Amino acid sequence: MAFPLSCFSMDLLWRIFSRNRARVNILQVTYMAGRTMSLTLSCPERFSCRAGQYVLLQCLDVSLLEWHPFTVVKIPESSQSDFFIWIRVKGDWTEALERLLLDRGPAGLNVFIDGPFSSPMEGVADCPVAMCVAAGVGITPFVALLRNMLTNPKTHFPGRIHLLWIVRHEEEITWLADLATKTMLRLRDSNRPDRLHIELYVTNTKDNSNARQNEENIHIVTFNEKQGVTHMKREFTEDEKATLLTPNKKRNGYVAKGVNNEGSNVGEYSIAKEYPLLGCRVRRGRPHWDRVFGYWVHLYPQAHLHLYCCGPKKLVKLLRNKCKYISGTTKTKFTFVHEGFS
Ligand SMILES: NC(=O)C1=CN([C@@H]2O[C@H](COP(=O)(O)OP(=O)(O)OC[C@H]3O[C@@H](n4cnc5c(N)ncnc54)[C@H](OP(=O)(O)O)[C@@H]3O)[C@@H](O)[C@H]2O)C=CC1
Repeated sequence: MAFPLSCFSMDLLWRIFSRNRARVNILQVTYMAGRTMSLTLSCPERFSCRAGQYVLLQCLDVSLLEWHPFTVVKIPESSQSDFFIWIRVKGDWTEALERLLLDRGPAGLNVFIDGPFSSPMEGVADCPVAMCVAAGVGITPFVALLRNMLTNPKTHFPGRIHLLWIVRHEEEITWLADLATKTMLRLRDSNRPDRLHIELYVTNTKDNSNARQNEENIHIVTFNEKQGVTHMKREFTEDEKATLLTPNKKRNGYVAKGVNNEGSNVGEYSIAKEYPLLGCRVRRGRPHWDRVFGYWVHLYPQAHLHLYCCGPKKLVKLLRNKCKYISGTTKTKFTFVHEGFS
């Protein structure tokens, strides 16, 4: 007991004294779709950061002890003195921060940052080919990479990025729509359109997926005086079976009318109207992973690929297992890399 406790205390002391803690100002707050905020923060002195790195953020007005990690989505260039982080409002700390920002305004808060810190996601920048899978706000480590591609369309590394992004609501794609469209056009104008492959998946609301799950497992319990309680499983009609087996087509028909957390009707917004270049890359439902991996194996039959993943734990576990399985059964080898802040 004494040994682990002293290790913990030494680690804590080391962290306190080696910290690069600095006070920063919140220069701007932008509210994005899906209850997510983009904070523009002033850079502390000698702050330099690479794509994929993250900082720890403390707001003394919310908590004196808590530090939370956020990936730097826009890294400061030599002439700039600010950087961006994106915060999805989910949980006590982020909700309290959102409330204080609305009540007091950004200037009224005492904010500190520590870092930047290295992250396994930095490896994407050195890959000849990188598979990047992001879910929701897990897109953050890849945003700075896109910016790098936009400013340096002809660099050799990263050579090519396959970016697959899963969001619940189509509006969330707007976080990245401008940047992604500009990057694709810039790469095209530089004769390197092959460097960026984007696939977008919109899964719609939880309410609907629950409803869908319930419909997939209908159990009927009846009470009969002679036999007591009987339990029956309802059989699907042929039409229902077809619907469940074609997730990207017919299922859409009955997932369209949910309500998102901002109260607007899901399915009304269409990214294709504003950003046609992205609109044609949108699919409905969760990715069909066998198809996705099958395509990658087909493209790179004997390669050693890196799959970078940022998203919920269940997705991370699923993809780690898929990488192991595919590496064991085909000539394409996958190394799985992930980063998760919970
Ligand atoms: N730098 C980093 O590494 C960062 C990582 N994160 C991590 O990213 C995660 C994302 O959070 P948040 O934005 O709230 O995500 P959401 O809960 O909004 O989920 C995003 C999307 O992922 C889909 N999804 C979830 N599980 C699976 C699965 N097993 N297979 C396929 N799709 C799946 C969801 O689909 P459905 O609607 O069907 O559930 C949804 O469309 C957090 O867990 C956080 O830890 C966040 C920020 C930065």
